[in-house]
Amino acid sequence: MIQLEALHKSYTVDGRQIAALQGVDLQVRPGEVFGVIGASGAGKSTLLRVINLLERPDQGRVIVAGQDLLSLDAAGLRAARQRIAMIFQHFNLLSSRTVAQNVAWPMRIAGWPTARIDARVQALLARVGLTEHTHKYPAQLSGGQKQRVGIARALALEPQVLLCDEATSALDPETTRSILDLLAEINEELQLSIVLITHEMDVVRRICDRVAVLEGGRIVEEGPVAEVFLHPKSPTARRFVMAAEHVDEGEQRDDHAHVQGHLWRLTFLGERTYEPLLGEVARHAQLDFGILSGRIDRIKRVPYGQLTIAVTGGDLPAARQLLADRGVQVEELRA
Ligand SMILES: Nc1ncnc2c1ncn2[C@@H]1O[C@H](COP(=O)(O)OP(=O)(O)OP(=O)(O)O)[C@@H](O)[C@H]1O
Repeated sequence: MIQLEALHKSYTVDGRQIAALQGVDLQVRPGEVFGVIGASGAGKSTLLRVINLLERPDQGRVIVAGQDLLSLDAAGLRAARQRIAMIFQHFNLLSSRTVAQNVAWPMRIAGWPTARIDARVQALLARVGLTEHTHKYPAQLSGGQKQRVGIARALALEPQVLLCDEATSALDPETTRSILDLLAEINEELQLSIVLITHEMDVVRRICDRVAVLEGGRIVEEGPVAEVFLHPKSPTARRFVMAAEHVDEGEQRDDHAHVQGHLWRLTFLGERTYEPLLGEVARHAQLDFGILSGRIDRIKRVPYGQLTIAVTGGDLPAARQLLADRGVQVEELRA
């Protein structure tokens, strides 16, 4: 549904070329939530803004819903952009207009009749839970409420794609969760594709199906979120996961240097996460283990657990086999 091919984009600043995208290929499937994560300056905003040609690439192709956007004339591009909505970190609401007028704005521009606009505004505000704030101005709203207005406005023309530009970065953790929940619900209800950019792995973990890690204008890792989050391969992806888990790699290494035995990291995914497996493995293979760190959480709606344990004595191959038989992935951090 979104196909980006061999994208290159540079900016000229004071006569110098700054390469923001250096050959990006990406496909976003219909109905999926796709995250792009990267540090500041990695090229995330540029990549997102290329999808609706707010930024024109120097080279490459941008195909959305089968249409090659770079081949369209002005009228064709205007029509295509109605199907590609966007929400922003700082909401970008019109401060002199009420909530209802902000949401009505794209429909007015598109020339809808007033009665149709009014009905749609009401429905959209009800959907995002803002009916009682219909006649307020943006300055009278909280950050989370402002983003709900942004979402209602973005949905006005029934887009097929929703681009989210650091949409929760200005919000506190609880509000972030409620906005991400709303986006996930909307994704399911409307089956639109969502592309979001963020510098937080937690945002990716909560709502994305797949993720690409961007660094220096290139994708350095890409895959299903469970794969990238639980088994990051690139140093950049590892750094983002560690930051999300509040783990300091150096401190962890020091801690592990003090324990005896083999170090294993076990990854449980799905309902298996809650099974009382470790005791059984210890009895079966006659080994002892100590838990060094662990976390149980969810990737989108799927529970996962990751445990780092120190293992001593016993029949280690038998233990590994039993864990593998039960679908638990074992990585040996130290033999
Ligand atoms: N309009 C512009 N003019 C000149 N340089 C730009 C412009 N926009 C982006 N850049 C440069 O291009 C590179 C990529 O920027 P971009 O904003 O896409 O990264 P980002 O990953 O979104 O960063 P951030 O998270 O800080 O927003 C950076 O080096 C940036 O300075």
